[in-house]
Amino acid sequence: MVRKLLEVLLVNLGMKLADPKIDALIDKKMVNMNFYPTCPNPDLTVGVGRHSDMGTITVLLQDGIGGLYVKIEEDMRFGKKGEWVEIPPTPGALVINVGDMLQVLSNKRYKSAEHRVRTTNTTSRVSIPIFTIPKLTEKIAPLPHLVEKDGIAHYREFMFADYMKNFFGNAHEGKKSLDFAKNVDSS
Ligand SMILES: O=C(O)CCC(=O)C(=O)O
Ligand SMILES: [Fe+2]
Repeated sequence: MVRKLLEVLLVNLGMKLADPKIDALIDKKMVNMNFYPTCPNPDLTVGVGRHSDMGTITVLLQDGIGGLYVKIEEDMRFGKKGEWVEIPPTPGALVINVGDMLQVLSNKRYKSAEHRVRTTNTTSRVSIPIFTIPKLTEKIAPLPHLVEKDGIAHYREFMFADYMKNFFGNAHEGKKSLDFAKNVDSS
């Protein structure tokens, strides 16, 4: 399923289905195991602080408890003010997150999803997101034909292992993780 989704997203960016890069982008799976105990005062606790996932795509099986919020980025062209929206808890549904690598490859056409998790005072919760990540030695950069079209590369080239090291070496603060790859010329 992850391969199908990525193929659609990457072919939509002009990549060829036979491109070996697609295999390199879905090289590995990683999982987190999160346990959110019941908290008497959820407003005073952080479940998972705001962050975006570092890989290409994340799959997260939903339960009926809820607590996952996604940030709608401000975009005044479409009258959208930045706000946090709770993903409605639908048991058995899959939430798919776009990760930082898709934002880089697409030269900002796809936006990685900033999200956070709050606890509840009624039920504890376990979540096990599955992250798909590129090969550690894979060189990641905006796709060259998109850079040509846009006249700017919003991100520099880096090795995925270095991105990952930086991601886990720093406290998460929203989408700051992408600063590691930001091109100095990009706004
Ligand atoms: O618990 C959740 O719903 C999401 C957890 C998460 O965002 C993560 O582990 O990266
Ligand atoms: Fe996450």
